[in-house]
Amino acid sequence: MSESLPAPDGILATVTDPGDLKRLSTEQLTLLAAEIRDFLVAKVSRTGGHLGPNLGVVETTLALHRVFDSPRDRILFDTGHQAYVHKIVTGRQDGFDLLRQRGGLTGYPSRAESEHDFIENSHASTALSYADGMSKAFALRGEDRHVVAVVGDGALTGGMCWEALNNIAAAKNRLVIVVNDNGRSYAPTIGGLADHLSTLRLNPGYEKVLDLVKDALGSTPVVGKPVYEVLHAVKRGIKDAVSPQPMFEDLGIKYLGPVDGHDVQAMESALRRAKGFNAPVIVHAVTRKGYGYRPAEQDEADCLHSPSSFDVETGKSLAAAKLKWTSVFADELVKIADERPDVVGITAAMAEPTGIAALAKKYPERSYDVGIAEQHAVTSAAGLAMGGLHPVVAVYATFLNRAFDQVLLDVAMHELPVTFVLDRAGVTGPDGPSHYGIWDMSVFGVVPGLRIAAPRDEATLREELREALAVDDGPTLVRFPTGAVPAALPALRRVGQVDVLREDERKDVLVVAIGSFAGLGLDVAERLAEQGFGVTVADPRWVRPVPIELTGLAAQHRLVVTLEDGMRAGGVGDAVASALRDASVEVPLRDFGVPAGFHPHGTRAELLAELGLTAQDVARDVTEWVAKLDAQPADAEIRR
Ligand SMILES: Cc1ncc(C[n+]2csc(CCOP(=O)(O)OP(=O)(O)O)c2C)c(N)n1
Ligand SMILES: CC(=O)[C@@H](O)[C@H](O)COP(=O)(O)O
Ligand SMILES: [Mg+2]
Repeated sequence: MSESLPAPDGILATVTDPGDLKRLSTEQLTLLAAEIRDFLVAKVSRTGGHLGPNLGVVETTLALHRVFDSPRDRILFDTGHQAYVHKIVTGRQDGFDLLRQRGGLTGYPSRAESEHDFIENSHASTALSYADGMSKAFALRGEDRHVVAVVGDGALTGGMCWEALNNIAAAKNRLVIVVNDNGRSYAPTIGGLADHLSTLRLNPGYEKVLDLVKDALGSTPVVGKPVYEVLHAVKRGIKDAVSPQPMFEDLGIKYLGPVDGHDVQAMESALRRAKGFNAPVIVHAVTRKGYGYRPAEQDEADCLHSPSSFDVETGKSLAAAKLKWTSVFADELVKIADERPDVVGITAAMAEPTGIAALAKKYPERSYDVGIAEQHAVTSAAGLAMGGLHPVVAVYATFLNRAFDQVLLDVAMHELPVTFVLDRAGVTGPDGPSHYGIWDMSVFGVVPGLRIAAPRDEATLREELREALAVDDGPTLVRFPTGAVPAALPALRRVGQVDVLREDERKDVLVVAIGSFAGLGLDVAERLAEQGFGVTVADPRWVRPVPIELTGLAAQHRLVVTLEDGMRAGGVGDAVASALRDASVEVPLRDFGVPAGFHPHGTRAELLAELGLTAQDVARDVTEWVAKLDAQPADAEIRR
């Protein structure tokens, strides 16, 4: 291909492997970066996905793949939501039409997709720990290969990063850390680290001044000792003069930067220098989230961090506006906060996505963004509660997993009034296995004293949130799924705290429908009724501990079926079965839930169908189960 002119159908079409990047000229790289941006906007505008983060790492990713030899050298992405460019240059351009869709590319690195991919977990702040381990392994095995970790400034607010940095500094292994500093998580990154990075960022002259001095001194091919010492002394002087002492060097990790992360040559130069160090080194890349696409650059909320499909011209979402669970939560939380000055909110760098932003807008002094630091969020909430407040910790369900110990021993053991609000609970879908919110009712169901509510619609979310905030002798947890709230599902009557949604004078089957599966329970009931069964549908509302009234209702029926949008193992179905045994209520029970596993990405509906969690599947299974029970001798041991 001509060095000077792009190929007729562009340069991007000629890039199928990182090696193709190494032959490109500076001009061609500039053209390629523009093509990649056009590609990202065009594709993600149709599929949805992490547009802002990936627009911000185009040049950095190109430089990484020109300097290092992936996959022999390992390039790791923290959180992984900014790995689209990496996928584009490692032979996966064709997969973007089905990005985050069933059978298509995942939105994160995937070992099944490519030998260039390693970390599949989309939870932030893990890459440096992987990198620490890998660099130790390569050192121990005597393997001459590099480990590079790309970490966002937001991810750096996560505690694991600092645990890793401490060990990386101690190990002194060869390791390149690229801090992708765009100054944001969703919103501007908070905290002392963010301030330190912005201080460094505001001294971009450091590298440029250094280059000027080097030019002035003339870079002899072999720098003799005197020249080197002069140059080094000058460099120290420059660093001290133009750039505050980066704390990383105090940690024992070399620091290079700040570097313009949108200048491929500057990044390549810094990365080549970093590659030459036989020790850990940080390359501080200064980038802009959404760079090169004005609607993203100008999006004050989150630089189009993870939009659904959108209009390319305007950046405006094409998704139909629906009332979402998050909006209902946010609205009710502010109403409660109006009445309760002791109620405060905590977010882990996700104020907008969790709804805490609404509280922060009206009561900024009662809203805390702790960064991507869920463990700290929970124990800080314990401190807030010990100080006489009632904190609401709002996170996505999957992210609370990493704070289990804090929930168990810092909050529950102290019987503190903390309310956890888990958004995206249950089967989510496009973000793949590490974003599924299926674990909470099983994992946190074992926490002594923790009460768990699963609302089924807008009214019960508002009601159960208020009930949770009224509890002052222990923690509470309210969980709801992603997306739009369903139509109202009113109760016929309430038995204690259990809502009866449907009933029949013939009491053949009791369907216990948990939270977002209430609608499914009603649909199953209709199908069973068509086959002549008398079906009651009950929503316990508070699912842990199991309401005593549920055992009473069960005792009136021949069979019990439980439905939950959560892991079956150790879930509410198991808890109900245990409660029936404890109450000596010998009624056969069949529990339906999500099988334990790392389930693939796709739409929520697709995955529920694949898991057999549709009205048709459940009704059929129940019918077959009843037939088996009826075929058993009357004295057969009751089976589930
Ligand atoms: C443990 C955890 N908490 C929250 C999130 C949600 N999340 C995904 S990306 C992101 C912001 C990441 O910011 P940064 O690391 O700076 O990357 P950028 O998007 O700026 O490139 C957050 C909070 C997550 N993935 N993992
Ligand atoms: C990478 C990450 O964790 C978030 O950006 C997440 O993908 C957002 O999910 P929602 O799109 O459901 O808000
Ligand atoms: Mg960032």
